[in-house]
Amino acid sequence: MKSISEAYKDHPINLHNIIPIDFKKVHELPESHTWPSLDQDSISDTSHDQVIPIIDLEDPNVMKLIGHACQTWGAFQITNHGIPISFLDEVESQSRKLFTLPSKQKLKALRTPDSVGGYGRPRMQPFFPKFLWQEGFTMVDKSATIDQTSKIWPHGDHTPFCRAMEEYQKKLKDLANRLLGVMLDSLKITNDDLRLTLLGSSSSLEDLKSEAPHTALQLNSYPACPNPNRAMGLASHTDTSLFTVLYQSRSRGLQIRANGIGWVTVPPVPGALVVNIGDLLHILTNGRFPSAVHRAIVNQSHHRLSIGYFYGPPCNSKIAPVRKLVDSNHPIRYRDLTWREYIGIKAKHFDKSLSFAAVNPQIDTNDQS
Ligand SMILES: O=C(O)CCC(=O)C(=O)O
Ligand SMILES: [Fe+2]
Repeated sequence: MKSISEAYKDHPINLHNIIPIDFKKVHELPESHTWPSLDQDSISDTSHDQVIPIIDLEDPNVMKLIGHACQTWGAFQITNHGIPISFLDEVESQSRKLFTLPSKQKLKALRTPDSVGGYGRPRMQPFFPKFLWQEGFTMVDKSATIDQTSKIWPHGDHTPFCRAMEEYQKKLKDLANRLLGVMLDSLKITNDDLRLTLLGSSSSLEDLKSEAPHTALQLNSYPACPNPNRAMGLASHTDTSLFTVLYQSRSRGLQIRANGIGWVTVPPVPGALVVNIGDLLHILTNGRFPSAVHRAIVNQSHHRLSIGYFYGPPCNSKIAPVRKLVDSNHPIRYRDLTWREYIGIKAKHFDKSLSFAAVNPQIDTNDQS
């Protein structure tokens, strides 16, 4: 498989699940977007002292802190990560420029039913009877992004947007490589252990070394909502990545579901980035790092943006628990899969996907309801 986009071609999405409404024209929450009230299951960060860890990447104990956060929460925030807040502001402002355009212009970059890149509703939309209060723009391929954004902004006006996104992805790739190193060190997994696990049957070790990780950049826009308590930005889900690095800027909205506690708001910390463990690292660590169940809620007063960087292994990888983490106390939980296979499972089974990858689905449920 040359690119992960090809895997999505087998799972086309109906157009009505792709085309967002024109949020500027909506002054009351439409019935089609009205969800059950959030009051019952939502807790606020002020009423609870459980806050996901905030970790300084320059802390001498960083490996321990990250390892602990990954095992207990599957999520944490990082500061001192080397990406200046002024640059994060620039990326946010370029993203805002795109979403504040008239709907007609954004639709010029609409995702096609069988692709991942471009403008549209979230890919999880078909799993829900109600529409989400969200519009997104996904970038997986540089030339496709240039193509799409030059339709939105003709005469070269797409350049500042593309330049900022390109630069951001470069910085995030370095940061994500570094984070993966720390996470694996915390479990005493060496690069060789990982290579043996990720190795596709037809690739040589050298092929794998030279292959780039697969990544995607996802801009999420949540316009101010007339009735936020009955709307949903992104419903409960886990990410299909090794892990995701998320910038949620200055407005709250991200919540992580913590076992035995419920939904915990991740408070925005200026300049910090949130790291969420995804399904692939959950499988690779044999469940040692649980993939974080999370969602995004919306608000009445302002237009919230978030920017997710999804970091995955090379496209041809085989996904399997690292054998070093399997012993008589920790029996193997997941079978060997190709990434393409897992994308197929996720496209069909969404929140039940991990149990479809499990050796013993009865025991290994990942029911997020
Ligand atoms: O907007 C957020 O805070 C969450 C975004 C998210 O979960 C995603 O893009 O997968
Ligand atoms: Fe997510």
